[in-house]
Amino acid sequence: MSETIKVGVLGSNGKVGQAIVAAVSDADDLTYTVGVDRGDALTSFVDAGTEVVVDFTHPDVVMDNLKFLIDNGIHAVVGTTGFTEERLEQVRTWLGDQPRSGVLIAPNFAIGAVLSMRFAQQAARFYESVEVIELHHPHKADAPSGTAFRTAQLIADAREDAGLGPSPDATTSELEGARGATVGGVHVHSVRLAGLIAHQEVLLGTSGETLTIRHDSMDRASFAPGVLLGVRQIATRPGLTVGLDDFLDL
Ligand SMILES: NC(=O)C1=CN([C@@H]2O[C@H](COP(=O)(O)OP(=O)(O)OC[C@H]3O[C@@H](n4cnc5c(N)ncnc54)[C@H](OP(=O)(O)O)[C@@H]3O)[C@@H](O)[C@H]2O)C=CC1
Ligand SMILES: O=C(O)C1=N[C@H](C(=O)O)C[C@H](O)C1
Repeated sequence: MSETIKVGVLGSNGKVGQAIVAAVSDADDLTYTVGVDRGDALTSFVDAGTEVVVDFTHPDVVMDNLKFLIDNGIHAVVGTTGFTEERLEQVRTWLGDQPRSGVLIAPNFAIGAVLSMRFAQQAARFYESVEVIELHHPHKADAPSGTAFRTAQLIADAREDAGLGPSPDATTSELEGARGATVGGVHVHSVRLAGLIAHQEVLLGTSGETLTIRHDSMDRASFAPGVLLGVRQIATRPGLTVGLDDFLDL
């Protein structure tokens, strides 16, 4: 019998955590060790011989979780949002020059969401105007979403590389928030609505045409294939990887 990868889940009682526990348990090449949720001891991952931990918890607790995993040489696949550049730098520092473990942090593990970010990045230089609208369930803690934040950053960088200035906008008077938040100068609008899961539109426009790049997660199972891909490859990629693109050879 071949060896399986021993996988634990942080936030195992949560909405996404439950979908990941089910996916790991169903996979023949993975063994589900233990789930840890609020109030449980992180040491149970070590006690169970866990090799890879998947984290879908909360931006307020994910850094402490990562410190523990890195200190204990456990690989981490992280979907929890809230990663600023400062946080990523802290993770790199914890990993050090010769990292024992791999850490993958991705704002979205749905394959279509990863592709749509890439498509938006590619399209950005061709359009005068761009805005991002993300739409989520009303239980979401952070706005804008991690995906929208990263999408806007990628678009802003592509526009800068192409020598494009800000999108045209004649607004001189506005109710606070009416034009959304800005990330790298790109306007991002957040909708919270019962019935939704996770959705995003990137609207691009120029003279006489618009392009809309839309992705919809209608079920949290959509995050599982990307997470399992990360789980299977993370041991071969020591250090920090941000985004699933490299794992998909994009
Ligand atoms: N990258 C991606 O593809 C995706 C990322 N996400 C992100 O994942 C995160 C979780 O989302 P979601 O599942 O919807 O959220 P939930 O609130 O449904 O789940 C989070 C779980 O983590 C638990 N938790 C809180 N604190 C701790 C702790 N210190 N240790 C262990 N568990 C803890 C929560 O417990 P309690 O309820 O008691 O607080 C809850 O059970 C969010 O940041 C979200 O944005 C979501 C979907 C996809
Ligand atoms: O909280 C969610 O639900 C989601 N969070 C991630 C984000 O903030 O981008 C990924 C996905 O949008 C679902």
